[in-house]
Amino acid sequence: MAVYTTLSAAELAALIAQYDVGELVSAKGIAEGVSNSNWLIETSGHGGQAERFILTMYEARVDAADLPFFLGLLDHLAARGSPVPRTIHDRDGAASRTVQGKAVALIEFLPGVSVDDPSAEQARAVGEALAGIHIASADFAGQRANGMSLPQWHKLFDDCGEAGLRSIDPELPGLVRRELDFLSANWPEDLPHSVIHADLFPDNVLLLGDQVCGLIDFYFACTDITAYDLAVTHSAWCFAKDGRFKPDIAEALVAGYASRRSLSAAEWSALPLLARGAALRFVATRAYDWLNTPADALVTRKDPMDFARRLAFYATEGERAFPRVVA
Ligand SMILES: Nc1ncnc2c1ncn2[C@@H]1O[C@H](COP(=O)(O)OP(=O)(O)O)[C@@H](O)[C@H]1O
Ligand SMILES: N[C@@H](CCOP(=O)(O)O)C(=O)O
Repeated sequence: MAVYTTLSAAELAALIAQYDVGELVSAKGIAEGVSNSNWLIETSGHGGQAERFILTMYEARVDAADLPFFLGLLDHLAARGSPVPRTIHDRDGAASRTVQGKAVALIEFLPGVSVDDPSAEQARAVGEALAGIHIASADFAGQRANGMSLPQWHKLFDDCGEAGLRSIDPELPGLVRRELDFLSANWPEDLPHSVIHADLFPDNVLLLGDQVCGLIDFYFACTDITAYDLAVTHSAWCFAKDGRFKPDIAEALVAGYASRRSLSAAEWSALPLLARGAALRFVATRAYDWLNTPADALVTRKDPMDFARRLAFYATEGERAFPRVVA
């Protein structure tokens, strides 16, 4: 469940009145998501045609100073035909407003559902869509440093403490120490950079059949190694619930990506290492949240060990994880 802030009916109606979208008809809190509060908004729209929107309130993990980057990126990508939601600007032209001291934005509602057991065709479509946003963002002027890169992984694990990590799993402190050392010594400096989504998990992709209707939740988007985004997406899509690697999904995802944006030899070689980093990044935030989420919070904690096991897989079988497909 992710609605952290209560907005009264009067507050919601007053907020929606700031936009040229008709009157508020209903607002339902959305259970999915972890970071922000979201509501499905229905308005009377125009000409009797009801319209739906997503209202997002940015909570602690999103810095309001980054909103021009995130929201500007959505508008940039949508204008270039990428399947991302447009932002709705208010009557003064602003993409975000403030309610109860927190930033909010009204976002286009996109159809589609998130899948938890994707087919190869769906994985291929997701790979293509990911490459599409890398290409479409090439002329986006905004820049944002990755707020979840190596220095932050160190800090998150320091904050967890050795005893905290051990309370999650006795093997976790050793794995984290070894991987932090290895990745700090070997993280590549000279691969192509671009805007990346950095969190393209299945719950951030809306699909209808094999068609990607929406890539959402760009609130970790940043400027970083382009191939790292493929590694993040691979780590999120290519494993079964029981932890088993799914080679057919990996092959389709990577082939879809490479069909739209070709990977250099250096990028291909780096993918296993980048995936180790991607897996460690999600161990870091999940371990931190595991130890720090209040017991009464209405949020389902995510298991850090899922990604610890994926990390171990990439460390030993990285070549198998990224079959070199010919596009
Ligand atoms: N533009 C959109 N169109 C349709 N549904 C959306 C849209 N944005 C968000 N949602 C819904 O809201 C849920 C939570 O949004 P998300 O941005 O992932 O939140 P969080 O940042 O908290 O993870 C999504 O899983 C999806 O169901
Ligand atoms: N994808 C991350 C969690 C990030 O939360 P989100 O709700 O903002 O997508 C994970 O699975 O650890």
